[in-house]
Amino acid sequence: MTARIIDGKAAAADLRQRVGQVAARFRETRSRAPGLAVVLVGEHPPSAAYVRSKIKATLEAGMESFEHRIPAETSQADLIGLIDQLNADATVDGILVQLPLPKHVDEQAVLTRVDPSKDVDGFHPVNVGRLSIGLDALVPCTPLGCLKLLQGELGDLSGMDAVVVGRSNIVGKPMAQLLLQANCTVTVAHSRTRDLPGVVRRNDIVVAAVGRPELIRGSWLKPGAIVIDVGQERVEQPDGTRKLLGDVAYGEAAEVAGAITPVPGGVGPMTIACLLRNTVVAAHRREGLPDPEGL
Ligand SMILES: Nc1nc2c(c(=O)[nH]1)N[C@@H](CN(C=O)c1ccc(C(=O)N[C@@H](CCC(=O)O)C(=O)O)cc1)CN2
Ligand SMILES: [Mg+2]
Repeated sequence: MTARIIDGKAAAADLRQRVGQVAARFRETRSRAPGLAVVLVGEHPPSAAYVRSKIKATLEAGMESFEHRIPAETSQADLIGLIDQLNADATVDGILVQLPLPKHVDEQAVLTRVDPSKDVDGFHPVNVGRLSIGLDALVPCTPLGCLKLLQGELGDLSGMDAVVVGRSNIVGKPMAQLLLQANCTVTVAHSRTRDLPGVVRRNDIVVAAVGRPELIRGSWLKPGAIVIDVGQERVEQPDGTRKLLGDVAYGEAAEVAGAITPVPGGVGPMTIACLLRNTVVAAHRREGLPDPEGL
């Protein structure tokens, strides 16, 4: 079997275009654009690149972007002061604090300070709790993007067996919640799971989010499984070049899976598209408007 390649770039372009249409209607009726504030602390080069992409995508969708680049040495108190300022700013519908934060900053203290109605990353405990009990919530962008790719491939996920490999707060745990709400039977596997290959092999859907390059082998997969690879790590190759690798051994997996996301060009572009989606949804909710349809 040769797997279908799930084109995350195309799915993201489609979602971004639909967000752009919704943002245009919002601008007409509210006489302002939905606004997203992005906070980047320090100069971590990959983070700076992601923030650049987010700002570009925000502007391309017809939304307003507020950029806050602050030095790595900024104190936690000053960072929280900035969050308070953005919480109080009526032109800001979404606030995003790019992770990771410098070591001297307590990440939870900062994320918990963001007004839950502006928490477009879905990291605030209020949104985490709302997601877990099935209320409207702002949902973390990467797992939301994975769900959209799965639904695009499979339609209804009801009754499917799904394993999430990885239990991080920003991907693994919310991914498991989303799959549960889509009526999958969900297993969350992690570094202490016994017989990980056996667990993976029992599942129709595999979401790999462990951050260990090529951990998941083709031989572990159920033939025809749908594989979503969240991993991205630059790994030095024998010839000295650096290659971006996912958590799944792609070449092997593509011979067994029914469909698979590539790295790059799979989940990553959907993360940014879902951020725009969450921003326009937050703007509607904050204005007391019904959620936009079709996003
Ligand atoms: N506040 C947040 N911080 C972080 C998040 C997040 O969702 N919110 N996620 C990651 C980083 N991230 C977005 O912030 C992100 C990572 C990767 C991509 C992406 O499109 N990757 C490309 C490949 C890029 C490359 O070549 O290096 C792809 O997969 O095609 C987008 C967003 C951690 N921090
Ligand atoms: Mg983990």
